[in-house]
Amino acid sequence: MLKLENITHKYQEKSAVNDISLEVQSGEILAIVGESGSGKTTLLNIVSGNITPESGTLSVDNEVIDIYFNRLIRDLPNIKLVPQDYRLKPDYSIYENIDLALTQYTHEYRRERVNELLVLCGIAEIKNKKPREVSGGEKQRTAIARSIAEEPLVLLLDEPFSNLDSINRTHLRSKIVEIIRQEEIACILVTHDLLDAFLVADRIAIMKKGEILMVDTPLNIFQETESQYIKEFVSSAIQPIRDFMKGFGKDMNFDV
Ligand SMILES: Nc1ncnc2c1ncn2[C@@H]1O[C@H](COP(=O)(O)OP(=O)(O)OP(=O)(O)O)[C@@H](O)[C@H]1O
Repeated sequence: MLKLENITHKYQEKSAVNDISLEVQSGEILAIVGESGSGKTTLLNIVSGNITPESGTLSVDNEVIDIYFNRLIRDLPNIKLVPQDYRLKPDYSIYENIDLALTQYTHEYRRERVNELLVLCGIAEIKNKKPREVSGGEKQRTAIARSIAEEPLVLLLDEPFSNLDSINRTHLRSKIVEIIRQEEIACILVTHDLLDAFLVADRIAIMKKGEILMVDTPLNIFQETESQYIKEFVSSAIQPIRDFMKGFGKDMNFDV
């Protein structure tokens, strides 16, 4: 389980993340949404170790992680970030890109784990291709496979659906859920798309001006009646969600 307590960060005296506390269980997906500049990326960078916050604590499975240590390699144990641009090695195959994450293990274990990840992430058929020869969704799934190779306890996904067409998007959504459940990872996913958040997340956190306004299940978020800001914020996604669910023969009636 990932736990953030009272995380605060400022850029030149300007508050970007203000006293945020959150918990994400193993096997759970928490989507963070919010308007541009609300602090989503800053929060993700703090949890991944790329930004040292001003204050607050971060723990994984009840063990406090030292996020204040001035390290050369900004990589926290057990926490992996999948960057928006995938950062795959262009001259290596999909198989080799994943295998690179496991160089300190035995050949036998590497082969076994990479093959398991290729199947789990739905990329076994393209294992011999180079990143330039595969789709954006396949690149994203390769980047996820590489990030979870060493069985981290926490996975951070930064806008995983951006630049994907609707078929790749739909496939990736279900794959992410399958991967997170099977590997029992606590997952934070940042997205600007509320339809993706609604369909993939167990809970959604809405950020505004560095603070979390509400954390709840997607249905409760979309049925929120007290906060005018949240009602307006989610309103644009209600029709796309209805349309999407109708495609599966389900009527979504939000009381908003
Ligand atoms: N390196 C930086 N230096 C100074 N201010 C920054 C820096 N990075 C972000 N900020 C500011 O901090 C606040 C939060 O930014 P952040 O990028 O975390 O928001 P965001 O929700 O991820 O936005 P977006 O959806 O546009 O990516 C904003 O006011 C932003 O202008």
